[in-house]
Formats: sequence, C-alpha cells, structure tokens
Amino acid sequence: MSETVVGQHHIVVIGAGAFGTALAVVMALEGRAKVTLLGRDPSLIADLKADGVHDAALPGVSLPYGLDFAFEPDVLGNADIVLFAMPSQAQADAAMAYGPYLAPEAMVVTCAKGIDRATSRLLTDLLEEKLPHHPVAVLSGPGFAMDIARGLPTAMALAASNIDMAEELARSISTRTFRLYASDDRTGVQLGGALKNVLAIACGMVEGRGLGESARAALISRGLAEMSRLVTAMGGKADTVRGLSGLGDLVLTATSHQSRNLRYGLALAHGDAAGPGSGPLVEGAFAAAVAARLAEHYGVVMPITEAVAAIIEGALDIDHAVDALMTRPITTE
Ligand SMILES: NC(=O)C1=CN([C@@H]2O[C@H](COP(=O)(O)OP(=O)(O)OC[C@H]3O[C@@H](n4cnc5c(N)ncnc54)[C@H](OP(=O)(O)O)[C@@H]3O)[C@@H](O)[C@H]2O)C=CC1
Ligand SMILES: O=C(CO)COP(=O)(O)O
Repeated sequence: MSETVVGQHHIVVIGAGAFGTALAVVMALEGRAKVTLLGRDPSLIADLKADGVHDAALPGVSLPYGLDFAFEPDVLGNADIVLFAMPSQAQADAAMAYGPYLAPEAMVVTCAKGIDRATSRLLTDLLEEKLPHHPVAVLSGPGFAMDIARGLPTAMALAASNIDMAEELARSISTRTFRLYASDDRTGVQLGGALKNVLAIACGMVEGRGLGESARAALISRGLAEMSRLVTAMGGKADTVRGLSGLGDLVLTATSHQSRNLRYGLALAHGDAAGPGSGPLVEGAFAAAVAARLAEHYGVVMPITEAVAAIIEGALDIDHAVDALMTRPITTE
C-alpha cells in the first residue's frame, strides 16, 4: 500500500466498474496523488490486487503498481477528494452508505451521467442533501472508460458551484492524457451527460432502422436544441451545451458502437431489447422518462426525448415516432 506524502492529495474512487477503475488507473499512472479504488465486493477487490487486471471492466488494461485497493469504507477517513463512480440510480444509496466515513474536509465528485429517477433531481443536488457538510462537484464529458484507461488523449468538464473549487479539482484530477476543464455550471454539465444518453438511444434506433446518416445528423442537431432549451430553463448556460459535456459527449455517444446507449437503441430497433436494468448499464433508458417529466414541468418542447421515453415504455413504436417527428408543424430553427 502506498504512503501519503505531506501535501499530496488522497483520492478515493468509489465504484470498481469500468469508469471508476479507468479514472483510478489514469490518476495512479500520473503518480501525483495517492489513489485508492474502493469496491463493494471483497472478492473482486482481492482478485484485482492479485491479478493486476480488471478483465470484466477493462480487458487488457494493466492496473498500475501505485494504485491501492480497498473494500472497507474506513479508507475514506483520510481522503480529501472522493469520486462517486457508480450508476446514477445508486448514487443516493452510496451517499448514505459511505457518507458517515467521509473526512470532514472531503470534496465529493459525482461521475455518473443521469438524473435521479425517484426524485427527478440532479445528482449534485441529491448528494448535497445526503452529504450536507461536503461540497459536491460533477465530472462529465466525452470519454469511454477504455480510452481513458489506455491513456488515449481525453478531455472532460469538471463543474462545481464555486469556480475556484472547480479549478482546484480539475488541476488535481487531470493528468497528461486526461484533461479537465473547469466550469461553474453544474446544471448544464449534468443535463448534457444525462440527455446525450437519451439521444444516443435515438441514434441507435435511426441506425437500426436504416434511416440514414442524414437522419442521424438531423437528430444530433435537433437533439442539441432540446438539450439547450432544458438546460437554460433549469438555470444552466447555453455555452455549456456547446462544450465537452453537451455537444462533445453527444457526438461521441451518438456515433460510436462502443456506447451502450447507442447499442440499446439498435437493439430496440431490431425488436430484441430487454428492459433497462436487465443488461449492461443503459443510463439513457432511465433518464428518458425523467427528462420528459422535467420538460413538462419547465414547459420546454422536447419531442425527441419524449418519443424515446414513450418507445421505451412501449407506448409508441419507432415508425410512428419518426412519422410524428417529421410531420410536426414547420417552425424556425
Ligand atoms: N463506462 C464508460 O465508458 C463511462 C461511464 N460513465 C458513467 O459512469 C457511471 C458508471 O458507469 P460504469 O462504470 O460504466 O458502470 P459499471 O456497470 O461498469 O460499474 C458500476 C459500478 O458501480 C458499482 N455500484 C453499483 N451500485 C453501487 C452502490 N450502491 N455502492 C457502491 N458501488 C456501487 C458496481 O458494483 P457491483 O458490480 O458490485 O454492482 C460497479 O462496480 C455511469 O453513470 C456512466 O454513465 C461516464 C463516462 C464513461
Ligand atoms: O458516456 C460515455 C462516454 O462519454 C459512455 O457512454 P455509454 O454509457 O453509452 O457507453
């Protein structure tokens, strides 16, 4: 186990899945901070320590020598930065389970891309309620876990309500291959991450039905317009939507077969998608209905998001959805 040097950050990543492990790997390789990956399954953690690989999450990636592993939450007692890298719908439970172990000065960063389904709340708001003594930031943007872990160049956004804190976290977490840009727009950054997943599902359906690349481009740009409307209605910035966590992540996820959300859309188009939660994590399948509720609440027009939500619920089929979207009244862009 590596020792903490005076003045050095101790960063704990909670959640030994694909993204949590990738973040831990890239930070540990940099070697500036002491980094611990905290998982909840003792046998998995024992295997990671013994084997030096996490083949289920990141096949072929070596776990660096300097990375520490733990399953006992008391390791949190000397961490000043704590990353919550579990799925959106597990963030509230994780805050309740790990909150009592956090050091008083710990800054919390949610790394999930979604909205809490039970409360329709942004994850930073949810975590702040559960962890009232800790500032909560969010990390989001274009970056597949595998690319980050392999040390390919990636850039994401780190947003906190206080820009000084966002800059401090961005500097502390960034590495030579993983570059973070600071923002004070938590709302914009989080909604970008959640909504691009819904739009990636739609792009998967477009591809699965053979509707063409022109349709996909139209979907990306009209989807971005929807994203912009909800972000600004909820107090976020239009500029954020054009940045890494909005346009950047939308382009990545809507065009890559690495994306689980895109693959889910493809499966829906082929009529062989099992329900959300029954297979690999598909955040957009949970976010679609919540985003549609938020759109209604804020009086924002989001026809693509609403169509995806209705298709997943089984209330609409893809052909009718496309027809309805194409025959909406002609309007300005
Ligand atoms: N994969 C990627 O490329 C990227 C993912 N993300 C985001 O990161 C988040 C996680 O995704 P990803 O890592 O891919 O998902 P995975 O399914 O690979 O991993 C999720 C991890 O969270 C753990 N977990 C689940 N519930 C809890 C809990 N209550 N407390 C502690 N740990 C828990 C799981 O443990 P167990 O196995 O025991 O259930 C698992 O280790 C998502 O919101 C995703 O959108 C963001 C950018 C890139
Ligand atoms: O968010 C991601 C990359 O930025 C990962 O996307 P998926 O969850 O669709 O695989």
